Amino acid sequence: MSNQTPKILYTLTDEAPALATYSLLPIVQAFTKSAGVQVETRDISLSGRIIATFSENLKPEQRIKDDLAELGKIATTPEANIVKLPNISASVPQLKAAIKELQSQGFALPEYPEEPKSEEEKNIKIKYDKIKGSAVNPVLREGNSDRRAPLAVKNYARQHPHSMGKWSADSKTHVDSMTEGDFYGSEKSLTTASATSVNIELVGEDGKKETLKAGLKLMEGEVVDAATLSISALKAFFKKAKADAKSKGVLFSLHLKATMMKVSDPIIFGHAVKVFFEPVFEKHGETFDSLGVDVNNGFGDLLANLEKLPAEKKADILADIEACYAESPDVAMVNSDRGITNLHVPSDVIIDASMPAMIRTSGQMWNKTGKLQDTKAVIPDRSYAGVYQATIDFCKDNGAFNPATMGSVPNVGLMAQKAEEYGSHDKTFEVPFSGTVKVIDDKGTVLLSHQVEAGDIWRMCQTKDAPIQDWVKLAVSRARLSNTPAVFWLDAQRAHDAELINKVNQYLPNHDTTGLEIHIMPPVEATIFSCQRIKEGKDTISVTGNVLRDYLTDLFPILEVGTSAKMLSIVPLMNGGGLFETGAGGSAPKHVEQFTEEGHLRWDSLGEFLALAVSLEHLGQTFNNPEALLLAETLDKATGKWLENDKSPARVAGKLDNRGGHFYLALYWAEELASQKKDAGLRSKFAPIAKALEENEAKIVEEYNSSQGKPVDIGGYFRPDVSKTSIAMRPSKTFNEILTSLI
Ligand SMILES: NC(=O)C1=CN([C@@H]2O[C@H](COP(=O)(O)OP(=O)(O)OC[C@H]3O[C@@H](n4cnc5c(N)ncnc54)[C@H](OP(=O)(O)O)[C@@H]3O)[C@@H](O)[C@H]2O)C=CC1
Ligand SMILES: O=C(O)CCC(=O)C(=O)O
Ligand SMILES: [Mg+2]
Repeated sequence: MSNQTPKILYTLTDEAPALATYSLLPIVQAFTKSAGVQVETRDISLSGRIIATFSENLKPEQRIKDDLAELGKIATTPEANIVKLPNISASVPQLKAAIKELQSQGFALPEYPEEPKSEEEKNIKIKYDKIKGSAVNPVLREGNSDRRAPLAVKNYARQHPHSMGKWSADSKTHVDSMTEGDFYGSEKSLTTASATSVNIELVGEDGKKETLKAGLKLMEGEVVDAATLSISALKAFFKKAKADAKSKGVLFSLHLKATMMKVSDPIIFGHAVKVFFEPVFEKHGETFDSLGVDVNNGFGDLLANLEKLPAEKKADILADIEACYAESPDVAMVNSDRGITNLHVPSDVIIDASMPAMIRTSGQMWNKTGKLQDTKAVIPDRSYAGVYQATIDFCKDNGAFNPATMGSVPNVGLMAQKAEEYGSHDKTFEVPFSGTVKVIDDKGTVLLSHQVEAGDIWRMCQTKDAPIQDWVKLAVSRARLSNTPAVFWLDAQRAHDAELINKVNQYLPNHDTTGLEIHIMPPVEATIFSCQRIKEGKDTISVTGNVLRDYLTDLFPILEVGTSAKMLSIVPLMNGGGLFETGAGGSAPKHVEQFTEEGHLRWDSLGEFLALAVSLEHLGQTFNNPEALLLAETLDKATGKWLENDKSPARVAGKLDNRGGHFYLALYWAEELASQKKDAGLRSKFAPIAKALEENEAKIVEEYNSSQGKPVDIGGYFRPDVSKTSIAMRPSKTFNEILTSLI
């Protein structure tokens, strides 16, 4: 491998991280090139994926290759070294908006056919549905996840504690979940004794049969589980939750993951909207049907469709909506100025980020007057909801956590090869008629079965054995390396978890665990155990499945360091490569809004700095390349200095933003390279750069800051214009010239 050219593949994504890349990448490429390391880009943005998928519809000069497919293949090779920035996992409204923008830019793309009629439309929908939702991460994640706050980040948070809302024992905030009829209550699970192929069949009460999926291959030792959610129980639950929110005087807020759980959660979202606005649907249901309203895309879809009606009819419906609001509990708002509620767009409130943000803000969310208020957090399924209730209870009993003294909860997450619920969407169905869903193996044995009613959601999840073994190994190695207790968050009462506990007990003895503190605890108990320890300033590794990996790597970082953007997020790929994710959060759409309105980008690229350093280190080790190792070491030191000197972007215009922050990283990195003793060539190359940057510091910062305070046109949201964006993101002529002198 060592005779190949060392290469890092840096992903081009969406929204705020994509904007930040316009400023950061030229710096990275200039620095790495001088040390013989190549950093290439791959476009995995939502717009890029749409263009690549529909290339045959487009003019030759508009076509681009399918970079995601290429990266997916590379991720299974030992040479893989990918820096992955957050990308949009598109809900249908986002997908449609992206298509519309691309069409306006001259791309002859087909519309998204929500209700396909012809074969051609069906095929188009299948292609778009592959782009929809979380379609990037599961392809690249050929390894398990290691997410933690590096010591320098933790120390920074201790010295500069972020604001943390107070908690009082009389807060009315709580989590509300179903008590029966949910996935948790219906889950069945088994581990396959040998490789097989299964069919998923629905058999009606009258013997009618429909094959939901045929020929699904299972490997030996796979944990397979199936569960169903009763829609009648769900609707009854929403109705009760709504009435309860009203009587308790708290906000009604719904927390789902409609992007990653792209089949089940939009359906659940749609039912919530229909139950909340029940009188409106009773009266106008037929009109909505004729307009093609689909509230699985949120209440916003209904409002948008009203535009098609004559003014009088529209006013009539709007009046009924107002009347419904008047007699309902207040709904948590996403944007109270614009009247956007928590029920408007399923991708606006995503549980991993939305629940911690609420907990950090005293358990409160915004009401329609823009004031904070206690909340009923509606999380229908019980599988993981208890973690949030336990955290809320802990804050009520103990007051808010103190970022200056609290410990840390790093995570080792089982996610390789589409593990668990997050890989289930191709095996999730809205049941077309009542009957029994059966999973039948190639010998005709019924492995799992559930009674279902029309409209219920049924899903099956897979977890392969090799990823489980790798996960146990990673947990032990993290516990050893950091000398920290590790807790497997598994509930023996839950069918799937019981299978995993067997595996954990089987594979732990393969490793030297002497002297390590390793526990297995159900999630609620593990939450209390970990919260108690972080309060005392102690660290505890959470070793979890895929969903809790996602939830906890926002929850604890947001409480500990203010945002999950500051996480080190490594995916040691199972075939030896490395996937380095930047931060543990998303693509921050609010930041783009601020940038285009005020010319200030508050995106914090710390996650990118951390990911790049470990990527360079991995490359240095894999290719035995001392220059890359030196780049990694000096970048790490520069990042430490960047934190110490507090060069994170400010939240308001006129002060240092993302771009100015990148200048400081370049300055400190150049200084480290100019003063190191290991490589004289690099020392002499970077000495004049460091000097020029030092001498021009005031001028450069002034050039950056004075570019702010006015609207910026970047020629597109999902596919901004490259040259306009590059000019907007690189406004310091002095800095650009110094950088050019390096190349
Ligand atoms: N790995 C991935 O690719 C992921 C992608 N996503 C996608 O991202 C989009 C938005 O998701 P959402 O749930 O709103 O979550 P985000 O993490 O994007 O945003 C939540 C908030 O976190 C803060 N934040 C996040 N990252 C940074 C950063 N680097 N610097 C400063 N602040 C930051 C911002 O808060 P503020 O500035 O107000 O303090 C932001 O508004 C969706 O399309 C979703 O599918 C979501 C999670 C992971
Ligand atoms: O892929 C996605 O949609 C979100 C991923 C995510 O939230 C995470 O990994 O933390
Ligand atoms: Mg997440």
